[in-house]
Amino acid sequence: MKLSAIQTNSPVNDTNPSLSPSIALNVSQLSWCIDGKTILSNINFTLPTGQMLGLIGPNGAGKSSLLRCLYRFVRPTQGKITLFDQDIERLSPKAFACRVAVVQQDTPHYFDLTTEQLVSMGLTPHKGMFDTNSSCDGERIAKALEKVGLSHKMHQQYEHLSGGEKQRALIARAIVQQPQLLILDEPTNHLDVRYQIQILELVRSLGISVIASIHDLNLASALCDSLLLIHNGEVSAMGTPTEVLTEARIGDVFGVCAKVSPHPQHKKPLISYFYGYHDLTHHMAERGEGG
Ligand SMILES: Nc1ncnc2c1ncn2[C@@H]1O[C@H](COP(=O)(O)OP(=O)(O)OP(=O)(O)O)[C@@H](O)[C@H]1O
Repeated sequence: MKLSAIQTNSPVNDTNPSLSPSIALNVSQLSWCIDGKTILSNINFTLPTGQMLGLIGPNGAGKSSLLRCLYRFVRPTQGKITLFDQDIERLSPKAFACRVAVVQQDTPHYFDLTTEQLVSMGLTPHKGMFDTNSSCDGERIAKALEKVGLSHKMHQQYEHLSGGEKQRALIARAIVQQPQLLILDEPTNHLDVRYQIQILELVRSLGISVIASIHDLNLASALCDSLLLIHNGEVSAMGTPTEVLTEARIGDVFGVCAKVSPHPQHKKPLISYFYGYHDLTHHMAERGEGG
């Protein structure tokens, strides 16, 4: 399998391309409260067309909640989300599904489906009720499976794939969907280091607008055009990896000591972490410091 030989899929554009604005996604003054608790507060950002935005932040910061607002799983309490200048609330479910593909954090169960059938589900939004798959569709599915390195598993039951293989199959389904915006919630969760890099490079190469929550800051630094750092439900920083990933900010937000230096290959921030927190916490507790 050779993921380096990636072909770029042109995104579905059922609006006039000449009218396509340079901003794919605009989020303004978004807040989400539930059970009297504010989970997201006054989130503002834009995603330029064709760029990859990494959503970073500590556990419980609100990354998945923000993504759920973007893919309409939850409705924000306040604020507006537009996709190519269209309010996402106004799009029909079918129009929304043609434009936005989502790979969620927890791989859902799809009993009785082969990997190929699972990937073919990506075509559904583009089909009428009685449409069947054409040979062109078959080729598209085969190509997507090849891109994620799963051609040899196409006839295997999806449920019998490993966690990482399932993740890659779901990404193949999203590729087949040909969205304008791809939303990925921790896409590298189950992947070994090679596939972490290759899958994010693949996603980048699609040429579509992508927003992905990523825990690995070095991966986010290397592969994202820009980063949105969420902390306690608020935007803590937004900008290029170099602007966002400073030693002070990593210390403040993640509570770790880190050294940031230019990566030897791409010169974007490379973070080296320091260890010994258990001893430090223990020492502080003995001295009556800290919480
Ligand atoms: N439906 C819900 N009801 C109540 N609280 C919720 C709900 N969904 C999320 N939360 C709370 O919102 C906060 C943010 O959760 P979220 O899953 O968005 O964080 P996250 O940044 O994605 O975290 P992680 O990195 O651990 O996946 C958490 O405190 C969580 O308990």
